[in-house]
Amino acid sequence: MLHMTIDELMEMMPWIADFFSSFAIDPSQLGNKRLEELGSIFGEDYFEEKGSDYQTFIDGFFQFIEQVKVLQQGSVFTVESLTVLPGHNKSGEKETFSVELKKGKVTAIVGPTGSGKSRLLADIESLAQEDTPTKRRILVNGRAPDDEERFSTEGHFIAQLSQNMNFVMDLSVEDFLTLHAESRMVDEISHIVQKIYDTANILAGEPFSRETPVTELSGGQSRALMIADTALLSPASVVLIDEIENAGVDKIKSLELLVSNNKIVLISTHDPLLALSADQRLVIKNGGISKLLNTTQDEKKHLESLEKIDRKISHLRNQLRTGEEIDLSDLLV
Ligand SMILES: Nc1ncnc2c1ncn2[C@@H]1O[C@H](COP(=O)(O)OP(=O)(O)OP(=O)(O)O)[C@@H](O)[C@H]1O
Repeated sequence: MLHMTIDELMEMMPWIADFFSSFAIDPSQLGNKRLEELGSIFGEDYFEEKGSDYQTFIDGFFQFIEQVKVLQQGSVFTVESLTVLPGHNKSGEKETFSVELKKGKVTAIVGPTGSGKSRLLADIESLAQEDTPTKRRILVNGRAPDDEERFSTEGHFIAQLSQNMNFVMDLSVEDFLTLHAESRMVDEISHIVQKIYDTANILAGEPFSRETPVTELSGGQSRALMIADTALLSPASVVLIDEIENAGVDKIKSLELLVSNNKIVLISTHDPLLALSADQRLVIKNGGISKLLNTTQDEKKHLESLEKIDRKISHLRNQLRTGEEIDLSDLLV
């Protein structure tokens, strides 16, 4: 690392700027200078003035890196399980059973329009403690979270991809991703920014550039960006997804990307393909959880045919969108 230039080090670990500033050094002025040259560039007097010496500066630099690395690893709080304790449905009747959601499982939430699917996601997102219309309680790893865990935004372990993603900041896609990557103190920022951008463009129907202001992205593009960002940069161990099928993004690729063995994923959906891609499904009726069904082997067996039908429907949708004539003989399964 001593032989690396300040630019190279900053590219890998932009947060080292904080260390330099504690010695009143501006790394952007040092560009192609190597770390090992800083002693001769500033001279011993400079470090003495700061109540230190060059060797202490270098030792401190490496210690700082070590400490940040420990913080980066330690900041990811893992959720092994979430428990939804019974509340009541819209008619005030008590839900009859509690549901435990385990790490590595994908759960679909199904039910008619207006039945309460988004409400359940919102209960989980807010870690409800009988203070929402359903009066449900959510336990994390078997215990009720304290107020700090509920209301602190620092290290929040739940990511929610809601139906409407509205950006309020007027930043370009690139600046938005860079800012997020910096706040996550990740290494190799430009690499991860590129990866998220490329992935979002694969998921979105319409490509967009890195310079596009996030406020100008279409609904589908915004969601594609947030899906890629959540999958590749978020440390969240619980991912809540509200009706991804209406988002104008590649829903199956999105789900594959978001699902990982060490996360709890909940997806509210009306889409049979998404619902059967999950390990289990919660059925919501009149605001209450009425059933928990495991996806059967038989249902899984038919997933492939369902995917074929779905691809054909998507193809038809694209043909319609682009004003082509429709040849329905192509759609016969
Ligand atoms: N148990 C409940 N008690 C009281 N109100 C409830 C309950 N469950 C849901 N609601 C309310 O019912 C309304 C509709 O619920 P919600 O938006 O969650 O439905 P949804 O299933 O997500 O609908 P859609 O499929 O159209 O997105 C909301 O105002 C929600 O707060």
